[in-house]
Amino acid sequence: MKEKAERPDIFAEGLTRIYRLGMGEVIGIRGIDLEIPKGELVVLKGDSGSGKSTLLALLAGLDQPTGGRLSVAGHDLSSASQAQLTAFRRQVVGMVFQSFNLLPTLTVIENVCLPALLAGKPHARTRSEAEELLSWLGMASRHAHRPSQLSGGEMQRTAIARALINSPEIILADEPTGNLDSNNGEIVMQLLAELNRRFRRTVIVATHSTLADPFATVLLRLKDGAVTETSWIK
Ligand SMILES: Nc1ncnc2c1ncn2[C@@H]1O[C@H](COP(=O)(O)OP(=O)(O)OP(=O)(O)O)[C@@H](O)[C@H]1O
Repeated sequence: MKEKAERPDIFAEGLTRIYRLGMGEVIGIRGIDLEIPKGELVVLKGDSGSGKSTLLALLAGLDQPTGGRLSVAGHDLSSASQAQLTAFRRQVVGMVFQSFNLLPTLTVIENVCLPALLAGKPHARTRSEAEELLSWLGMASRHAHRPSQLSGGEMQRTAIARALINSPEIILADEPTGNLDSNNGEIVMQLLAELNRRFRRTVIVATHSTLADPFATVLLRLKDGAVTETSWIK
């Protein structure tokens, strides 16, 4: 077990999300306890329906628990108001999805700048930070392209730049390599690992793929909404 000198970046106690459907209910996750220190790269595994996306949505402040406590980067999400959750999503977490979720009518650089402009950051500074991020991601020559003019790997690198534009403390990725060939999937995982190691960001990747495994510092396995394995790797 690792020394946990710092306050955990992610703290969950009895974390539960039950979906109510008509008269019935479906358990998304049930009674999860978690303590993840800052700077880990967590790979979240589990069969389809085991609760990975549900847990990520809670960590991202996209959804709220129906039971238990959750604190992410010092923000108590169990009792947050909608306005607090919106601010949390803009400032504290960056999200990367399997389907990229880029806006098709905007160019690459406009997609990257959008979350910063929505958060009220000045235009010129946002633009130069977006250019810097896109250069780091090998996308310097693609600023003016629209998503339909990009390869899958380029779309995901644009989505990573967009996730980073507000300097989030935590990066959450739901099947980030799911729509990519193994070469591009490897590149995306290497970028997420570099963010983790060089910039000490906490990164959580939910995936069925084994591409993420070599980069994991923590492996969490879910089954039927509960954690069945927590392995600290380095
Ligand atoms: N909005 C919802 N309404 C009702 N039930 C839901 C909802 N979202 C998820 N569930 C249920 O919660 C459980 C966990 O789903 P979740 O999407 O978190 O699994 P997952 O591990 O991400 O699966 P996959 O690997 O297929 O993406 C499943 O039984 C699912 O049917």
